[in-house]
Amino acid sequence: MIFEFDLSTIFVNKACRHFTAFFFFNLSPFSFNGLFIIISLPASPKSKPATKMRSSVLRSVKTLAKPAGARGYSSESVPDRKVAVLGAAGGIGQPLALLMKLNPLVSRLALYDIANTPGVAADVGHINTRSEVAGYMGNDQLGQALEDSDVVIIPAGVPRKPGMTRDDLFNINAGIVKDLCSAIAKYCPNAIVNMISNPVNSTVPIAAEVFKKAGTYNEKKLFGVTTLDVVRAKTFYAGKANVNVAEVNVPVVGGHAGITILPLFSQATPKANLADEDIKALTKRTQDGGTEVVEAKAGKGSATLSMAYAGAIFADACLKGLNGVPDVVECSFVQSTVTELPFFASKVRLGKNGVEEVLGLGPLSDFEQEGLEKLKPELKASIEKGVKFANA
Ligand SMILES: NC(=O)C1=CN([C@@H]2O[C@H](COP(=O)(O)OP(=O)(O)OC[C@H]3O[C@@H](n4cnc5c(N)ncnc54)[C@H](O)[C@@H]3O)[C@@H](O)[C@H]2O)C=CC1
Ligand SMILES: O=C([O-])CC(=O)C(=O)O
Repeated sequence: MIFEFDLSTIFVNKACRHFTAFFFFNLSPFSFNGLFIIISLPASPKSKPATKMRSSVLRSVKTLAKPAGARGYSSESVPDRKVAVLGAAGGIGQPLALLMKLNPLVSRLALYDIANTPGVAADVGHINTRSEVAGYMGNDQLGQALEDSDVVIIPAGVPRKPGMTRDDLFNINAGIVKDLCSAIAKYCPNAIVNMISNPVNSTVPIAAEVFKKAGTYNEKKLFGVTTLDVVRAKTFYAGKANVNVAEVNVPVVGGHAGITILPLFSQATPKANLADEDIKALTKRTQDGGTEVVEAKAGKGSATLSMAYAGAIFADACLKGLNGVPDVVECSFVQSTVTELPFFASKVRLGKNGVEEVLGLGPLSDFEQEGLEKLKPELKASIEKGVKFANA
């Protein structure tokens, strides 16, 4: 459970006449994951100082057991950060709003949509966590929603139905993204933008062109959210390799549609000697993960809950980077020189300015090298389609 404190064990170690406390924090997905502290102190029942120390430790345990916000120091020690969600009343937007409300790094949460945001904002706003929540509805309120934002997350637009490709969403979503990005350029030109709306392979280049035209483009602050591909690759790999999913890491590179999604299982950790056939099947399942959900939902949309989770993980990484947390690395579709394509998803180090470093691909297997060459023409065409649309 998010932000839940699990006090694993407190016991008196009689043999050593020491009072020992073990703490295990599991604050994932936003905070510590697996911090283990051991405190050991004299436990003689007759010693007054020891009794005092014991009650003081227990007091600290009780305090630490509360979420950061309730401990009262989060707003002083964590910088104020405003996050805006555009498309906040949608299938992704609502659970994403919930998860961002639970994130102690957020101090203001702006929920924007063309409809239904007052209800979502009232609902989420009752949750007793740090951020203030405000709902904004309709174009007239878009500027207010965006003003002062540090991070803008965009899950606005139509989702797929069975039989459609992500590119089939282009005609509707390209225009939505273009308009929203024009407003971002006007009202919060320095914000980090997390683009979720599909087709990501085209909507990110559209956003870049809109920002270039407005004179606000900062390639370090524009991200296509591909975290769901990583989330899926981790889940599927853990299942096949029979390893603890919480320990799994798998980079996913390329883009975010079909064969442009290239999981690098040769770099997956913990290592497992999977057969080539298994790697091929895992690759295909990761590439078709979105379609698997679209078909299972049978006309009622695409991935929303897993996407909200993935979007929250990525936004949290951006906020941590902004706040100066070191070594924050996530895969994302960004402006890139990793290949000859102008945009490409790979591991990215996040920092105070957004992208600190776009990391290379690392060693690829023959199968992955082949996949990389195969995806380039499709990804190139999707990027060019976005650029052309934005400049038409
Ligand atoms: N990057 C990724 O990994 C993923 C991307 N997606 C994409 O995310 C998008 C949203 O998906 P869902 O939330 O399921 O769709 P949805 O239809 O449930 O929600 C979309 C929301 O966008 C709003 N909207 C439409 N035009 C708008 C505008 N001009 N300004 C603000 N809001 C606007 C709608 O009112 C609606 O509330 C789709 O394009 C989908 O393909 C979905 C899953 C994964
Ligand atoms: O498949 C879709 O249309 C939505 C999406 O991008 C995903 O689930 O990866």
